[in-house]
Amino acid sequence: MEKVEIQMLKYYMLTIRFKQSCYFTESENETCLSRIVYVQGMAPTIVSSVNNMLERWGYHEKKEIEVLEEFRILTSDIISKTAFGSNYLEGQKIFDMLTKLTSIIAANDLKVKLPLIGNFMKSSDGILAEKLEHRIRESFIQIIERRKEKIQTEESNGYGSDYLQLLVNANQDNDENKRISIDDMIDECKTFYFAGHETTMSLLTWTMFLLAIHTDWQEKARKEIFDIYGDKKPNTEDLNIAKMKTMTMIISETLRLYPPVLTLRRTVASEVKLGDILLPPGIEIVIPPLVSHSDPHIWGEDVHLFKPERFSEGVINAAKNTNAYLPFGMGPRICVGLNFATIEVKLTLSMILQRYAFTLSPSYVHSPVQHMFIRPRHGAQIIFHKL
Ligand code: HEM
Repeated sequence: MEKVEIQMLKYYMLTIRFKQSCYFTESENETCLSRIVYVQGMAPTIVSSVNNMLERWGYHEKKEIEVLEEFRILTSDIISKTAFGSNYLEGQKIFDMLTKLTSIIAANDLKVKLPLIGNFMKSSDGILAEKLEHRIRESFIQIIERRKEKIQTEESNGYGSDYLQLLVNANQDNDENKRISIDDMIDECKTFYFAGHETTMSLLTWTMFLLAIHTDWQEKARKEIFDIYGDKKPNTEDLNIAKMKTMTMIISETLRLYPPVLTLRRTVASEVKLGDILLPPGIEIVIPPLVSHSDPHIWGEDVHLFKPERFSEGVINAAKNTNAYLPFGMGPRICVGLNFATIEVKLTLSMILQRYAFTLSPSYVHSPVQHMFIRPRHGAQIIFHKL
């Protein structure tokens, strides 16, 4: 098991040693497939999926759209296509099952299981979760087997570097030490889906919500996008992401106010003193990013306001303590999809801004809720005005 030194945020700025509840060692991290998040090759998929969404929206003069649901479809489409390439329709079925499983896990996250009795008496949710797990596993095995058969019967595999292909290659690696098992493959697929879909959907939704209210920032972002792409689709060969300074500030501020992941978890590896508290090895620590993201001692008295300009000199200069900003976690287990997610969000917003101005609908009710990830309970109703 790896031991990771991370700095604890908040008041006790101690360095403590955490053991991660993950089965990869430090060296395995480099080969862990979840770490291979190929962005450049995925850009055309992202642009084409966003384009499909916008085609669906049409070019109406004034139209109200509930964007949470739209972004749910979009992000699942993108993850399914990038993960399963030509098999994405099958990926989509698995995806629906994983979404149901996520809802069950979210609803039961804090429920206490009775010792002993809990092992014998399963709740209806528990039984459904087990069935879903089983069906997900079976479906993954079918997809993997079919892909393997195709590779054997066709001269060239033609699947490029979709995620499934990377997994199949690793499963068939000649080097036994690098080879991964079918169970590892299934876990990898689940993590990729689970970690990569609702988080991005949440970020997209909250950014749209904030830009719909702060139309001055919406204008600034639109100007930047027209300066970069004109009215053309983003050039997938050269995304020019580095030029999106305003967009980066807006996304950073959205992630500060509405971090999709509300808790980071670490297991204490060896006894450590944290302020006045002595932590024994083995216990789990929950770190809530929202607490440090909304601390006026760290961000100033305007901490609750949407002020993207606080990130104008980068994350390092935005807060009194950089470790207080944790939307993607920190340390060696920091989110591996960070680049993928931010590029996906930037491309999606760019293409929306090129076509529409938007404002918040009067039907919107503000009620952020934690459903695994933070999202608006009643969706986000936005009114779009064709440019
Ligand atoms: C806005 C979007 C996203 C946010 C806010 C986010 C946030 C996070 C956070 C907070 C963690 C935990 C890090 C820690 O414990 O220190 C994490 C882990 C992870 N994320 Fe993301 N994530 C996002 C998108 C994605 C995407 C698109 C993917 C994949 C395509 C992805 C894949 C992963 C994986 C595989 C892990 C586990 C890493 C490990 O345990 O080593 N994430 N993410």
